[in-house]
Amino acid sequence: MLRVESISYKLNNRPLLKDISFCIRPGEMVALLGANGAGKSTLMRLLSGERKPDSGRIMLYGADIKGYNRKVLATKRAYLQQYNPITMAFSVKEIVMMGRYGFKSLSSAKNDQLALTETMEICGLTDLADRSMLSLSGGEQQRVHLARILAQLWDNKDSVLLLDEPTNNMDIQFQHQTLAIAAAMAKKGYMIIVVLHEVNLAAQYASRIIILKDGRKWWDGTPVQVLTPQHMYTAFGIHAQAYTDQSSLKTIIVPKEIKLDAGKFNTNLKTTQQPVYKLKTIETDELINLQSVKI
Ligand SMILES: Nc1ncnc2c1ncn2[C@@H]1O[C@H](COP(=O)(O)OP(=O)(O)OP(=O)(O)O)[C@@H](O)[C@H]1O
Repeated sequence: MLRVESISYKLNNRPLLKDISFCIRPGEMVALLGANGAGKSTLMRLLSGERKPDSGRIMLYGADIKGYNRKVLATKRAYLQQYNPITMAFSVKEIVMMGRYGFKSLSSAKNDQLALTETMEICGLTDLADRSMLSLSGGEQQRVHLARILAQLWDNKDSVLLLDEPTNNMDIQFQHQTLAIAAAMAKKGYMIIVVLHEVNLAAQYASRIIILKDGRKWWDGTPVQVLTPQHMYTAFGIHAQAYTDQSSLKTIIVPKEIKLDAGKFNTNLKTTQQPVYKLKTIETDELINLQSVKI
């Protein structure tokens, strides 16, 4: 279990995270949502150990992560950062194998090879194994980094995967595949925390959603509890409708209208009021059957 106990964090005297507490059990996939600058990546950096909280504790399986041996911690926690620039011509399989380097002495060569082969296969990279990372597209590179952190924890389901915007640069097929992989890992017993911007992907795959606003945790619950029009307005400033897809019983958020600042776009818009871009309202029976998505 991962338990976050009242953590706060300041940078240059500016509070970025304030008194955040929550707990994740094995098998849960929690999506972290919030507007730009809400503090999602900062929270992930604290959970990953990249930064230390000013107050509060992060407990993993009953022990403060501060007290863990680094190699042991590498077998229990993996972190996919939002940006993973690669400037040297490593091959795809070399990058994925880097997921195993942190605890090399704790793992056999056979296990390392198995983790490499299986994670590359699940991320659709087998055919790209010998390609240079520098020759890959942004979405392909992101899949390699996903495989790298899956490889890190591949043989230890008592662990936590921290995924900060893992679907960056991915096309729709790989966005769904990535989150389906994360959900499948959760089903095996892993704890998953994933930062997402696309609320409907969060609704579809996460078992729980936490919304941050201005560095605080505002809501924490099931997608149905958290993704309401009122919360969408408070967290993101958008007017939206919430539907329940009748076949999957998943929530779907559809923006209704987007406010634009007229003056900054077109002086021909002669109005003293903010214009509103009306979006077509989608009827429930037009919605995609979300259950048909498989790994
Ligand atoms: N190194 C830094 N120096 C100054 N301010 C920072 C730094 N890192 C983060 N911040 C500020 O902290 C706040 C939270 O940033 P964070 O990256 O956690 O937000 P986020 O919710 O992940 O946003 P996004 O959705 O845009 O990725 C922002 O206002 C950001 O400008």
